[in-house]
Amino acid sequence: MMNRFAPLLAHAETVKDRHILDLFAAAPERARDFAAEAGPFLFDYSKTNIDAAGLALLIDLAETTGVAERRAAMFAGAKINETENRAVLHTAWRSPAESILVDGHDVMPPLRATLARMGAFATALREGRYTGQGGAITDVVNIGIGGSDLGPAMAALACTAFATGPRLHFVSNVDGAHIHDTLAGLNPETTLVIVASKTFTTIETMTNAETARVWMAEVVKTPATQFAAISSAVDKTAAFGIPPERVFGFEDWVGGRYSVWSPIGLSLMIGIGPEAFARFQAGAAAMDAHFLNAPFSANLPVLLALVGLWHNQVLGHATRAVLPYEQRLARLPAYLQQLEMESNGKRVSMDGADLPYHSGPVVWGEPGTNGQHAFYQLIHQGTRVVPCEFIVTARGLEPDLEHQHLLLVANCLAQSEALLRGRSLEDATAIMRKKGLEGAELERQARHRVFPGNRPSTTLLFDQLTPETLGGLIALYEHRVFVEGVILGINSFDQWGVELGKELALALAPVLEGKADGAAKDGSTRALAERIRELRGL
Ligand SMILES: O=P(O)(O)OC[C@H]1O[C@H](O)[C@H](O)[C@@H](O)[C@@H]1O
Repeated sequence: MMNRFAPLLAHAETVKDRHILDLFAAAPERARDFAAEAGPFLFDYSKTNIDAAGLALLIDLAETTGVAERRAAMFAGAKINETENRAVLHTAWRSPAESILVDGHDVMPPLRATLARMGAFATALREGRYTGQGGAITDVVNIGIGGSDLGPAMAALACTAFATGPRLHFVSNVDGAHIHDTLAGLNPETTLVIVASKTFTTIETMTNAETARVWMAEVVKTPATQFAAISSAVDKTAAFGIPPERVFGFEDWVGGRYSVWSPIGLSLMIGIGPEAFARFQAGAAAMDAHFLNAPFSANLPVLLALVGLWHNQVLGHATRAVLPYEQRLARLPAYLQQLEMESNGKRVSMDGADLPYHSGPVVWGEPGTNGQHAFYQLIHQGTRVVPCEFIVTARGLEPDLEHQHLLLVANCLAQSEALLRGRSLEDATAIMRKKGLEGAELERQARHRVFPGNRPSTTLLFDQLTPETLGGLIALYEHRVFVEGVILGINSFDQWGVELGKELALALAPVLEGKADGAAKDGSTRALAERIRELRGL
């Protein structure tokens, strides 16, 4: 397979040592030219080493690798998830389209019916008409993992200021501590449990659901009435004992990590209400329209993808820090870890050939300003370059605390400025000289205070974090991952890499119980299993 990044790699060789600040000096309009807008979002990528020639090569890459064709195919319901022979239509769940055909069938009427049923259920529950044994539902526990947890959990936290319904809780880990600690504070008589699993076979979720059922059954006479299920395997939900009127189904053409728009978002809908949920979907639909219609040079998902590829595949920076200056986006990095790393963490191209370049980067991050007091040291002065994606809102949602939000925003801008500008040895020396140092000690101390600068970052700015802007933000990242995947030539919509560990875990449980022989295991696994058996008194 040809390395499609070859022209960019050659270009990068000629520019990689220059200072980004020089690009600003040479082109006073750079901040305007290397930025783009979509609805409420402004994406500034001027603090990168991309110049006009580099951008042209990047856009050329998007054009020659078939991004536009693949995009049209995705939205039209073609089976672009080729290793699972599935369409990729999470966009249908937020689409204003009258009809979308998959295998000749219009998927929109049943989808609209399910959304209406979700809305009716959420409203009845919020208004206290759908009750538990002890009266109105006060708490909703969503049991799910991966895409059946991260989306609604991240979005529920992000929409805290819009929460008008029962309290939401999320249990994901098979570690009994998670469900124990969550249920400990709840009254089973006024709790609704949502079992969220696309496949309804995921061991963590089924185990936690069973634990919740036992907990509920101790007090509630008909526990099934306080359970709802979300799945694309509705036959399995019936076997679990959840009646069809509280089962919300979706088709397998919605990937788990893309499913927050589908019934997997039910907990969020209960928390913020169907109208706010519709605004969340509308924000995403607006981003879909932008992604479909804007030219590549002004297309936010395309530009985010191109900047990502520039940093990872072209310049060789292996990680990407996502740094939201917005405390309620605290779970966004975790959400994006699944979205980006499960989608684009692949090693072969669509046709099965080894990739001649790296696939997706390691994505990580924490909200600012917290991260500043933890890991930014490495970002500023470490030996590796970490491209940073700052996400920041101009205004908070607490009118009395706007002075704090202003400080937050100032910190965000200060960080990207510091990364860009750095501090020279001369400046550091002058500072230390003022403190009275001289000679060899002056130089030694000054060197510790040098910031190399010339470190790339992007800033995504919008006004406020609302259900609409959250929807747009998530859709932006979904499409960015899609574009990166198309350019890399991989399938972003399967996740075979999670299977092996699941199989081995199932085989190891009986070994740990002493019911099966672990002789065939490697020495380390066998020794650890033996020690665990000892510690557990088995
Ligand atoms: O929704 P479920 O079928 O329970 O799947 C939950 C999660 O588990 C899997 O292992 C996948 O890696 C994820 O993509 C998925 O979101």
